Amino acid sequence: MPAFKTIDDLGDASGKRALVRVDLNVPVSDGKVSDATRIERVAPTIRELSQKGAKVILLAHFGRPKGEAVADMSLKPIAIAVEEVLDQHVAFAGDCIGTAAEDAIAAMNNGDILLLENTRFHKGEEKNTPEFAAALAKLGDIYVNDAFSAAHRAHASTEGLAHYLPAYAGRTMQAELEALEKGLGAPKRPVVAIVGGAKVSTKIDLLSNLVTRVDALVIGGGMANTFLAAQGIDVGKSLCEHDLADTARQILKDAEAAGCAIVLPVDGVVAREFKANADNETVDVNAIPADAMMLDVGPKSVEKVNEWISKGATLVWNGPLGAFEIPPFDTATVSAARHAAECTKAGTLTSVAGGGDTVAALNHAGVADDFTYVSTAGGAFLEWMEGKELPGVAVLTAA
Ligand SMILES: Nc1ncnc2c1ncn2[C@@H]1O[C@H](COP(=O)(O)OP(=O)(O)O)[C@@H](O)[C@H]1O
Ligand SMILES: O=C(OP(=O)(O)O)[C@H](O)COP(=O)(O)O
Repeated sequence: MPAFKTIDDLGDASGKRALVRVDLNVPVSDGKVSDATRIERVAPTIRELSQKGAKVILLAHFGRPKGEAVADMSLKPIAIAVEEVLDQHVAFAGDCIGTAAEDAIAAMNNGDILLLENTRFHKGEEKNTPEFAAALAKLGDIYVNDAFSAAHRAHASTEGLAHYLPAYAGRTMQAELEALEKGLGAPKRPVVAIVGGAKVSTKIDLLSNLVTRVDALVIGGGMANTFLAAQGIDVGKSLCEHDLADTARQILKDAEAAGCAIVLPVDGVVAREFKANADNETVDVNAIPADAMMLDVGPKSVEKVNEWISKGATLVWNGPLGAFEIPPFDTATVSAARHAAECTKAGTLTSVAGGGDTVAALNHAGVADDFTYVSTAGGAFLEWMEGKELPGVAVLTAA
């Protein structure tokens, strides 16, 4: 476990302005939060600081607005969901720096909670510029990082701030690291990893290291389409990052060299529209129609995935196998999740899964409580698994 200061080291927090980095990058459907797990996980830190009389100022990102204020990536609707989870009023400020933030903070009483607008609306956040970090730091007396799931990003609010203010780990940051160490510190082999989802470009690079640490890598979701395309398969209009073909081919070579089995889909469920109950058909991956998208892996592929889950002693999973939010494209993810839950309950598998959407998928399958551990983190958890230093954790350790 890294040695860092925690809320226990805060001393008297009464009246202190606490800048608390949380991960509110939660799944949203029709403008409403569809899975509040990430909010529930940071609630203890927020409550504890509020009860200690701190002015709790929440910093968070939502989506990838690339340094511009984008209306549908505002955190304003999320403030309502945070309020519901906490059962306590949460004020909102329309900017995370400058007058809007300063005025809202000036109006706070001890114990109040305020959420500031999306930090990624400013270019300085992802670039981690000293100017932006200083503009944030000006708003607080102390910095608490409870966003383990964003700790793989060296951004101003996840890393830079710790250079300006006394820095502490929040309760979830502590708990995640403890739980991952306990579940995966010395994983029992064979270790099977499942990586799916949509964030192909930000996750593909870590696969080359992951294949040296696991015995089998099951690839699903948009990630699988990218690997299939790299092998010359026509994936039609599927979510696919064609420019990553060379990277994908290199990972396949790295896996072979490391003796890691790669499990790619052999069939898929395709549709022409990305919507619930869209007309769909199951096809071999070599027969994906040019005008269709593969939105889920097919039944033969799920059978293979479940065989690997049965063979595994440890399972690490980030990223759903398909577009699980829209039935029937949730079928493979639900089947694999339920099978992993059964193996865990039978005592043959240690199962650790993480990621904003992966947690939502496990909840959708009704099995989140049956996994050994469910992390709020996806990319951060995989990087931790690789043995990489997470900038958001390292800076707390240094502090
Ligand atoms: N074949 C697919 N086509 C399009 N989207 C997909 C596909 N498979 C998975 N997805 C999408 O991937 C998203 C989750 O990916 P990601 O953000 O990487 O996972 P996590 O949040 O768990 O880390 C979901 O919204 C899901 O709909
Ligand atoms: O949702 C997140 O990560 P995840 O999809 O890996 O679980 C985090 O909020 C990080 O978001 P980012 O991948 O846009 O930096």
